[in-house]
Parts: sequence; C-alpha cells; structure tokens
Amino acid sequence: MFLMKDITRDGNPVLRKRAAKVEFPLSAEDRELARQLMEYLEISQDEELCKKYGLRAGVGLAAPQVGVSKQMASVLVPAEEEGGKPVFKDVIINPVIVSESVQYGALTEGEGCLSVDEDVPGYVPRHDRITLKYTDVDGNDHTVRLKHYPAIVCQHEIDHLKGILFYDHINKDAPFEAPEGTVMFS
Ligand SMILES: OCN(O)CCCc1ccccc1
Ligand code: NI
Repeated sequence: MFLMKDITRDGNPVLRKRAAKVEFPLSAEDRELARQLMEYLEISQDEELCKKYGLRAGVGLAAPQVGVSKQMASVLVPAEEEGGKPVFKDVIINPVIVSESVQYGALTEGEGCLSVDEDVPGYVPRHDRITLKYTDVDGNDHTVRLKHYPAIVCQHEIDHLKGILFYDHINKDAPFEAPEGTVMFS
C-alpha cells in the first residue's frame, strides 16, 4: 500500500510533466497501480486506519503523485450522509473533459494537495460543471456529467496529469477574489 513516504512532493519534476496515455488491456503493473491508488483513498478516509498509517486523508490521488507519469487517477468522493453510496468512486484512465460550464465553481476553503505540504490560501476557480469521458480498469468507456464538488475533485486530478498544481489557479494579486458568477461552496 502507498504511505506518505511514497507521495511525490512539489519540486519533484514528475509533478510538472504531462503524463503518458495508458495502454489497454491494462498490464498487471497498471492494474496493481489502479488498485493501490484507490486503496490509498479508502484507507485514508477510514479515521482509524488513516491514523494507524499516518496518512493525510484524500478524495483523489493521481499516478504522478506516486511517481508514475501515466494518465490514471483514483477519485473517491464520499457520500454526504454516513454509510451512503459515494457521490463518485472510480479510477479514471485517459480522462478527457469534453465539455465544461462557462460558470466557475470554487471551494470556499480553497484546496490542498497531498503533494503540497504547506497551505496555499486562496480560491481555486474551476468549471462548476463538466462532462468527463474516461476509461475504467476493465476497458469500459464512461461519459459522466459532474457538478460542484465531484467536478472540482476530478479537475484537480486531471490537472495533475497535465503537470498543473491547484495553486497555479490562485489569483496571486487577489487570492480570495473569484471570477464574476463563481459558485462558491464547501
Ligand atoms: O491530487 C489529490 N490530492 O492531492 C488530494 C486532495 C484532492 C483535492 C482537495 C481539494 C479539492 C479537490 C481535490
Ligand atoms: Ni493533488
């Protein structure tokens, strides 16, 4: 399983590269990578296991963050209510945002990243709604329409595959200003 020591940190050039497309059918190595990327999220979202393994909880983890420059990321947006079905759970491979709202969305508390140890305050304006195409580990293609939080998380992960980090989007002169009409939510 991945531990914090396995997470690449800002400054490591792998985080600024464009990741390579993944070939199908998945190699055994890529299948194991996908499994471990999701396993990290599941463990990190279990309070007891998170503490036991000294993890930082996360709702997404992209392959470059474990040093693998491939277009693969796990996303696990938990259910709003305890014990419910996750809002979004999958390992997205070769993801493409095929359409996006003009309207921005941003988290009122800003964003963080497992690969960025210090807090970087400020709004991270993203598209509030996206249509995402990706392939899953079994080679099935998906087209999903996402809005608000799951859309934000998927954009954060897809950024990692393009060598972009969340703070690249923060307005340096006015970090807590967001474009006109931005949907703000927590
Ligand atoms: O790349 C995943 N990762 O660094 C964990 C944090 C994910 C994340 C945090 C805030 C808003 C969107 C996504
Ligand atoms: Ni991140």
